[in-house]
Amino acid sequence: MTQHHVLPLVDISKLDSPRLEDRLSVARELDRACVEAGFLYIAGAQMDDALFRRIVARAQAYFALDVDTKMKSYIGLSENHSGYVPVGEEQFAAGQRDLKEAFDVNCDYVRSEGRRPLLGPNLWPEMPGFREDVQAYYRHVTSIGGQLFRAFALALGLDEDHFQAHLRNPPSQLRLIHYPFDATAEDRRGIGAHTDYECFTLLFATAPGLQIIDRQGQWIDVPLVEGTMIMNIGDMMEILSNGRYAATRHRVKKVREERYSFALFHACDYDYVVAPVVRGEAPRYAPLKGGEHLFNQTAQTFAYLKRRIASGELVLDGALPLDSFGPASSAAEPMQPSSTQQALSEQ
Ligand SMILES: O=C(O)CCC(=O)C(=O)O
Ligand SMILES: [Fe+2]
Repeated sequence: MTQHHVLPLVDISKLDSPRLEDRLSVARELDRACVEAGFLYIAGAQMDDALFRRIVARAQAYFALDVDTKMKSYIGLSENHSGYVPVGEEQFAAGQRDLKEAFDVNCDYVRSEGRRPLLGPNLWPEMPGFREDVQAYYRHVTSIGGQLFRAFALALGLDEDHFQAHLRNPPSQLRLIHYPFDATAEDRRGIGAHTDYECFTLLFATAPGLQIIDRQGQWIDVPLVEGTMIMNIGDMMEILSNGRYAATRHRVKKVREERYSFALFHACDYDYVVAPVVRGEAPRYAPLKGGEHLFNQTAQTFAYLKRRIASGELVLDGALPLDSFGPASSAAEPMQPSSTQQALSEQ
């Protein structure tokens, strides 16, 4: 049964069931929640609480290092867009500085053939145990994501394993995010409004702060619900579903408590052409190569990539504006910064 909090809650335990009827029942609930909100809570026996606790401890220890040490694994030094993201590196709107630092982990692709901008070896800090635990979390949440891809295939009327052939080395990224404590920062932004670029995101957070724009164009708080992850639709699933599911805009409001969050963005393989897969409907979206979309959007928000574009070292092909996806009501996000945001960006 779908339970209703601020968002629908779907229990995905039965995606593990050998009975197709059980898996279909979850797929139907997932479909309803994604049509209704594009954001939902998921609960399930699959989730390994011990791993969740370990990743929090690892993130706390990592972000407590001094900036010079963290900058040794600066994301701009990596081959695959992985590593440390200092405060201010990522900007969703000109002049607006997010109050967060992150550690990004990408698909650890060590082979040399078939390299793409986001596929290469990960950059890791020298911290015993960090890499092992972060990789364990990555594998764990990726396996839950694999079950969800199957559920989406069922929900969209496709063969259950429709996406599996396109999930070999996807540039799915895990972000460990730290929103530092600042007692005076109640109304400051933690992260600017955006949609996620991939198919869907699975997020685990240690404190509230996430806000989403609802279908009426209002920003609403998403409280934490014990034992759940938050899931949201990204740009690529909006395309795949031909707009049935919309990529919902969200942002993080700075709360007084220190906050850690762990977002795993589930993509298909870099070269997979993302196009509407729903049968019997005229396509409402132009196809795009998933990895290119991801890289193009990333390059528009990361300072080190913007510098390469400015110097002519990097040339983007077919990049869409950052606000290309989401329901029409997301236009309610002010294009001009609100007075609070203006004040923040001037600080
Ligand atoms: O920290 C959060 O709750 C959300 C982070 C997020 O939206 C993102 O990194 O795309
Ligand atoms: Fe996001």
